[in-house]
Amino acid sequence: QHPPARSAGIVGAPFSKGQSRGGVEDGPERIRAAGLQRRLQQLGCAVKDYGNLTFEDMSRDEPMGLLKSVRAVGAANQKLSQAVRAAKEDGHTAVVLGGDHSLAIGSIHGHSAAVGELSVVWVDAHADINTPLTTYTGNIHGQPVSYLLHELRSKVPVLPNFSWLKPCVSAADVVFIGLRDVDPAEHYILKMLGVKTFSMSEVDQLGVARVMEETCDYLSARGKKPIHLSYDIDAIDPSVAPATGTPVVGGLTYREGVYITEHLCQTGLLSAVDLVEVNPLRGQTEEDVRSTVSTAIDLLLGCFGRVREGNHLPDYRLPEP
Ligand SMILES: N[C@H]1CN[C@H](C(=O)O)[C@@H]1CCC[B-](O)(O)O
Ligand SMILES: [Mn+2]
Ligand SMILES: [Mn+2]
Ligand SMILES: [Mn+2]
Repeated sequence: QHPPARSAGIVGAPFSKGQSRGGVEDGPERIRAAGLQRRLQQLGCAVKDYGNLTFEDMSRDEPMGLLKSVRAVGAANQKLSQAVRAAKEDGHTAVVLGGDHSLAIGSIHGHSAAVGELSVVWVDAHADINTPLTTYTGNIHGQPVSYLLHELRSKVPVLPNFSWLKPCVSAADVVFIGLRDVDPAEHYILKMLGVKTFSMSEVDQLGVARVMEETCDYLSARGKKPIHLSYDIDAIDPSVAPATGTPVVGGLTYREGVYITEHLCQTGLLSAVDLVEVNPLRGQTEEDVRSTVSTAIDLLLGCFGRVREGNHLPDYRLPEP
């Protein structure tokens, strides 16, 4: 049968201030340059590219305790929230190209502003759930989940340029896949809140098909809410996707990574996707960058109906002699 008409609204977010390594702001352009729009259109997906957001330089953005670039991160995510909300209200599945993972704050907030309650599938080597008071790096790309959860509201202090943000996700509506580098404070929080997690141990134990079956059963038991997939490219093993800021050995294979997006696509509930932390400067060779960017594109195509058995457009007809 033929897939339903899909439409992607691409928002480029060339932002790096949620962490300390330059280069991740080039992620959006590298992904576009590798042909994301054309590949989506070949699947029969409509595409509207909203271009890249511009993030003005913050003149004074002194650290607050350990926290770095708080004002820049707050302002960037406020803009991103508005852009994602607009893309959703235009009827698209939002596609946020990062940029670092602090962008999930604005992406998920804007998505929720458009659709209300949603569930989050967070694919990442990391839980990104440090609070501003448990972080030991001060990098906000390690904290976005704590800014979004109702249950952690009392653990996040008032921060400049964040007055626009209200928590919009319940801990029970979050599923993590790919965890293998979780800080003690993060682990404490995950256990305290009873968050559903499939670390790489569970991926090994159950296999990715069972992980996805359990993920979808878990989420649908709580009502069929729109799904926000926040995909950190560092979930994929560094042998496949090395050009990223915080690589961790023992990651998802290319096949497991793509299976996750194929499976979520077929739920029909996928409503927004972040593809973040592609950092071309972190590749040792051009092949490293190419492999990372190519994997990012294939993950996104899986979200929009690409399957490995092949695809053909509904109106395809064999040529006649
Ligand atoms: N080593 C991790 C675990 N905690 C650290 C932190 O809080 O700074 C690193 C965050 C990675 C963020 B990323 O997942 O968005 O890449
Ligand atoms: Mn057919
Ligand atoms: Mn990560
Ligand atoms: Mn992350």
